[in-house]
Amino acid sequence: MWCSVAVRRLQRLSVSHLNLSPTQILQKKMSTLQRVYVTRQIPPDGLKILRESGQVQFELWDSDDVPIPRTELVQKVKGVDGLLCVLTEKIDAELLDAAGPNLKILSTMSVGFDHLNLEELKKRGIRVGYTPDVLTDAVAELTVALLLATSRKLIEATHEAKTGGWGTWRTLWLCGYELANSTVGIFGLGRIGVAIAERLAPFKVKRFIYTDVVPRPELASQINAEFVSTDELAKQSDFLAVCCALTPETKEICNKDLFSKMKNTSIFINTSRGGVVNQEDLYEALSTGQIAAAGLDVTVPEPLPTSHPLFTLKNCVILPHIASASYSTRNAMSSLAANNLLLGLRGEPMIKELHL
Ligand SMILES: O=C(O)C(=O)CO
Repeated sequence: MWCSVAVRRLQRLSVSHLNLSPTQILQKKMSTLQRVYVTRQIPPDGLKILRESGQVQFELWDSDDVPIPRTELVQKVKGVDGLLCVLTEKIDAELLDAAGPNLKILSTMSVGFDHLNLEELKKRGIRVGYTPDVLTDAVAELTVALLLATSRKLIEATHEAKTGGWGTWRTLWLCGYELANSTVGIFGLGRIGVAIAERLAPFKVKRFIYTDVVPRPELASQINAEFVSTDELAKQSDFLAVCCALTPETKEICNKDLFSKMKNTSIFINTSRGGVVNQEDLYEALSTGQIAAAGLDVTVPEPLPTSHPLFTLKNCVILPHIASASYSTRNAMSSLAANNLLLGLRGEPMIKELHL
């Protein structure tokens, strides 16, 4: 579906003045528009920006339910000037080769960029836009919801209530762990970690601690958090929230070693990327009572097969990667991705650009 707004504008032009037929005007104009492929039916605000820009002609994989098959994507990107993708598309050397030398701008509708081969993009001089900040509130909000659902056993509790497990009021039935007087650890302190801590502070958390490759004093001072080693984070946290990006350095960094240092009353929460966790080690830690519970919004693979052992555990709450899923945030992400793309194609600085 190539964009029709430019066509309508052309039809309004005075053809006699230009001495060209409407078809000729259209052909002339279309040849000056940059070609873009959009790999998903993104939320309406972003599509509107592209349609009304008068700058690009774009084709779209017109579904949100099924991702574009790889073979189709490889065909569709041929010769495009710009590509707007979501996090399910692997942007690697094969795809960039298929796109060819016209491709100058890649805009991903995500804050995460582990689906992009940055080295290959850099080698080809392709600029990259992404969507940080606009999703911080939604992700922090969902992280708090997941933390509470996990620590206070909400999913198990509603299941019990619905299926006849609700007998008399019992003194220790479905007891969990509370935030008041707790130590909350943040693994990877960035905008999202700060936003989570800001939301948790009113629950009377006693102390915030964090670890990262280096101390982040400016961010830490906003939430009065103390920098500690990874070992200390594991040992001291009552709630450990993973907020780091997935990189070669953080791949499966939450593993047996980390879980073995955590308290058996601790709650592990991950809303970053599934790849930072060794899921077999997590299963072991949860099933043996090494840690109390885990709440995951992200897994490997996604979707996690329904037969996965983690689904058998009462003390593991699994969500289908919905941290940024609010209407306003997803629209803001699609607008930012569209604007990044258009600015990049005009040779201007993007609103949010990954500097490679
Ligand atoms: O933007 C991202 O990276 C996501 O994971 C979607 O919220």
